[in-house]
Amino acid sequence: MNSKAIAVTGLRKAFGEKAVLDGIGFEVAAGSVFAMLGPNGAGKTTTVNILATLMKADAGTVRVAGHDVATATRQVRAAIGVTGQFAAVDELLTGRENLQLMADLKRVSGSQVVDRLLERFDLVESADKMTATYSGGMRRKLDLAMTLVGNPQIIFLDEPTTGLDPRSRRTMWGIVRDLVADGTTIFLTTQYLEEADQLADRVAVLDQGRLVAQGTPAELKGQIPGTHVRLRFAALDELDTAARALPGSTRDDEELTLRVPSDGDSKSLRALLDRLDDVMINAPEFSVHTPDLDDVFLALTGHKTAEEAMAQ
Ligand SMILES: Nc1ncnc2c1ncn2[C@@H]1O[C@H](COP(=O)(O)OP(=O)(O)OP(=O)(O)O)[C@@H](O)[C@H]1O
Repeated sequence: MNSKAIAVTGLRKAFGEKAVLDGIGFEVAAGSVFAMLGPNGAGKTTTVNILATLMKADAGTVRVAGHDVATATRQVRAAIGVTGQFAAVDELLTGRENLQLMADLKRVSGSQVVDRLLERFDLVESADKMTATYSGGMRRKLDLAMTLVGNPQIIFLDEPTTGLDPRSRRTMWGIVRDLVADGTTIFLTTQYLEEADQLADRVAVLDQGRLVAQGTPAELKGQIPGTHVRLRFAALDELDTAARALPGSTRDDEELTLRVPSDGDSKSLRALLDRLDDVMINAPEFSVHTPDLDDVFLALTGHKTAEEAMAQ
């Protein structure tokens, strides 16, 4: 495989009159985590389905593991694993039987593979219980374990932690990090900004069928105004002097603070500190504030994420 695990250009898909994907393009480097971030109905599952050869695109090119999904379905399928929102777990089988079934389907021989996965996902104790008795978190783990049978190079995780409690979510994140450390490429979709921030090397924001932004989490945060330095002074005359020395800043006389717009990088911070030195002022408190992905989402799409709206 070349260094691009996934390459997509001009991808379009409509259901009837409704354009769900309106010409999107992106690339995913091998061995990295790419997060597609978007609210309910943005088109995330549709994208996963097309990339995983489960659905045909109307237009555009999609290459996965170096193969065109339209013409080399078999080769693409051999290279990928897919974990969806609706788990492939059979409730009437035990965890072990589900894994063994997957191993048989993928023609992976030996019960060792199954044992190792049960151990890795901390499912040994429940291995011989019917999965109908599993919690949501256990089921997700089993589903992901089933995806890993046969060591796929590229894994699609469609909203892997939706509905999970914070602890199970962190366990999932740990598993994703381990997979990437082993060289696996991960394409994940999420509605959770924190998840994208925590896991992804690159993030693409999908809104109403279009990618409204792409970049590293830090780049996305840097795209919107809002990074600033907050300085607190010991006395009003010092605040006065500093405010004069730093044009464009906003002062709060009660708090004795000054808010200075900044790129937040070392060069601009040094320049700011030099200005304070020039006028011989010391700020006992100094902090850099970077907007989070919630701010980015709001700025890019004009509306809040479902997660944020729910929290209000
Ligand atoms: N097979 C289908 N037939 C008709 N419309 C569909 C079909 N699949 C998806 N859609 C519509 O396409 C839009 C995008 O759906 P998709 O499932 O890709 O969104 P999503 O971003 O994954 O959202 P969610 O988080 O709710 O799963 C939705 O409006 C959905 O109703």
